[in-house]
Amino acid sequence: MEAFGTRLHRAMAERGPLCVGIDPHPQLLAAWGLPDDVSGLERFSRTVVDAIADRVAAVKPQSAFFERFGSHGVAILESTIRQLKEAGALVILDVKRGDIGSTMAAYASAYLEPSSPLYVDAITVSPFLGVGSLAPVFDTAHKHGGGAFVLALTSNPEGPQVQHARTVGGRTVAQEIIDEISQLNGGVEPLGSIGAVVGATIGDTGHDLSRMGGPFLVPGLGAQGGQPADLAAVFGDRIDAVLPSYSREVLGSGPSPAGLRDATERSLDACRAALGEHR
Ligand SMILES: O=C(O)c1cc(=O)[nH]c(=O)n1[C@@H]1O[C@H](COP(=O)(O)O)[C@@H](O)[C@H]1O
Repeated sequence: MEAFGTRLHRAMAERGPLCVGIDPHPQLLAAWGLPDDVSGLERFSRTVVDAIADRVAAVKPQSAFFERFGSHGVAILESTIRQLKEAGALVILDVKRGDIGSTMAAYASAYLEPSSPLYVDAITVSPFLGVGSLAPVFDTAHKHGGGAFVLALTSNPEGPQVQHARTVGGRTVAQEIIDEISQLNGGVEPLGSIGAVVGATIGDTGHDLSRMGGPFLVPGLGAQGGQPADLAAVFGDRIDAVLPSYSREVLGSGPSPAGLRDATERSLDACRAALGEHR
């Protein structure tokens, strides 16, 4: 399989810089007139896939909302992943996994081995047990053309307490994470396969993102208050590597497929306007 970074770069060029999240919140199921059960989850996911999966670069199912329903919910996640791939969208599974040794290797195999029922193009991972503990994910991604997005500067207000803390070397934890990812990407063109999660809400924190080499998954837009116009201040000359991600902002326009498509187009237009001249 071609490297994830190469495939993402091409998908963003062809379909535009946008990822839509599938986050079937109980509140959204209710707003869509669906029951808060597996049948509601299935209808919700299928509706999103049918409406937009053939027009966006990437879709990011949030595993938690499927796991909520146990094995039946995970079965819906598996079929949603299959449908997304058939529609030509890259699938980034939001699982934020982070563990050590053989356990991390098991997570890598669960999501990034082609034989797994939950095999996806990329996953989100948490580096707070040490970036090095994620090596099984990086190795498996490298072997099979997969990718990973490492949490670095997250969109939530609690993030800076840990991520802005200084290490003994004087750099922030987030900067250490970003610098380690830069080394993993090692100057691969046009885009490395190991990305970072950097929220649209963080403002200009003074972190140096210039050598990252991989893509930035950027949540926090729309429902959390971030705007595409904020991206230039956060990403500077790496704005070409930004993959903006919206969940509720788009999903709140359902259940009508036309509503979902309109919201997707609006979000994409806003991102293109903010990022366009840099692509
Ligand atoms: O890894 C993520 O995707 C993520 C990182 C982060 O810093 N902030 C963040 O909101 N997310 C996820 O992105 C989605 C945001 O959803 P909305 O706020 O509805 O667009 C949720 O699934 C979050 O779990």
